[in-house]
Amino acid sequence: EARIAACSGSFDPVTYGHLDIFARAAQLYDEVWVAVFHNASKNALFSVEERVELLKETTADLPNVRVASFQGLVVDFCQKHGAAVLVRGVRAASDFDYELQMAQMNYGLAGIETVFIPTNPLYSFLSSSMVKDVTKWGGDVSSHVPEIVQSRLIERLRQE
Ligand SMILES: O=C(O)c1ccc2[nH]nc(Br)c2c1
Repeated sequence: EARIAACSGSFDPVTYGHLDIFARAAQLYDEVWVAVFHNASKNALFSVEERVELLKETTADLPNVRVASFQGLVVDFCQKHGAAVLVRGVRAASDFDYELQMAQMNYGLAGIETVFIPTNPLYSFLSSSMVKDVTKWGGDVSSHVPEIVQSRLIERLRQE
C-alpha cells in the first residue's frame, strides 16, 4: 500500500525553502502531491497555471513528486489523491500556532494527519512574499529561488 503525502500552499512563487521540504518529504513517502491552492480570494502574483508550471519544472528532478492545483478544503484534495498525511514546513515558532490549528482541524474533519518538517535554517527567514518584494525593488534573490523563478519574477515585477 503506497504511502502518499500532500504538501499544500500557494507557492506564489516556489522558493528553495519549499523545494527543500518537497525533497525531504519525497524521501519519507512513496509519493508526494504538491497541492497548489487556487486562492482566488488572495491576489496572487502568478496565476495558478503559472505556479503549477514553475513547480513542475523545479521538481522535475524528484521522480515521486506530482503537482496539482485545488480549490476548497485540503482534506478533500488528500482524499482525492489517497494522501493520508499532510507535510508542512515549519520555519519558526511563529508559524506553529496557525499550523497547529490547521492540523487539528484537518484531523477533526477527515482524520488526515499532519507531519511537521523543521525547515533547513538556511531558509527559515524565507517567504514567497519577501522574495517578491525584494525582486520588485531590485534585490538579487538568486540564492533563494531557482533561476527560472527569478527570471519570471523580474519579468513580472520590473516593468521597465
Ligand atoms: O513562503 C512562504 O510564505 C512559506 C510559509 C510557510 C512555510 N512553512 N515552511 C515553509 Br518552507 C514555508 C514558506
